[in-house]
Amino acid sequence: MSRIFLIGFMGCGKTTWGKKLSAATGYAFIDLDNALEAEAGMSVAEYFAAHGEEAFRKLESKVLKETEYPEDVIVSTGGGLPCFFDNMVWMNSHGQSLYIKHSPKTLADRLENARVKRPLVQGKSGDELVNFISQKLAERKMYYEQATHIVNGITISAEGLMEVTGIKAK
Ligand SMILES: Nc1ncnc2c1ncn2[C@@H]1O[C@H](COP(=O)(O)OP(=O)(O)O)[C@@H](O)[C@H]1O
Ligand SMILES: O=C(O)C1=C[C@@H](OP(=O)(O)O)[C@@H](O)[C@H](O)C1
Ligand SMILES: [Mg+2]
Repeated sequence: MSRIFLIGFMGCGKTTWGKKLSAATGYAFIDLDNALEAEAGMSVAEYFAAHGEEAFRKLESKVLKETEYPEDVIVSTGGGLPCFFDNMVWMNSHGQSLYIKHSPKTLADRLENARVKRPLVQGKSGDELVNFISQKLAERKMYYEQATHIVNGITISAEGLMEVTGIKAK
């Protein structure tokens, strides 16, 4: 049984690389934001607007721990998930976690075009967006750096992810 949890800031590529690694290995793929949306019956943005962040974090942790994971699976998490409750410890004791690391500037460039679905960065752009990311990343770093593996998001590849986690194509 191999379970790989991809973690890191919004825009680092957890969803994108989760799908690519799943395609390269034949492992199943689960995006926990999608699992939460299915459970809540609404989008992440709608859930934030209706219930607020505190309720979102509780549901997010419940979905992490109660999802029925296939035997071999790549799991993309939401960017804030490792930083609440005992989620980080839970992931490391139920599989391997892998932090996709990027600079605030790269994350901001990517998020400029992908803000709509992400309530925490909606309405921010330019320097305000870079500053927001720098500050949040500084707060979150201590959680992300508890990951089993840390990879550079710029030089990442499916082969590199397979090598570092030790998983093989099925
Ligand atoms: N290797 C890449 N190069 C450039 N842009 C990328 C790359 N990977 C993802 N993106 C873009 O960055 C944004 C966020 O990617 P996504 O996989 O949704 O990140 P996450 O799930 O970590 O928030 C998307 O708009 C996506 O198209
Ligand atoms: O960083 C965060 O707090 C969040 C990241 C999002 O997931 P992505 O990292 O996939 O954008 C989503 O869970 C929600 O908007 C909150
Ligand atoms: Mg995602």
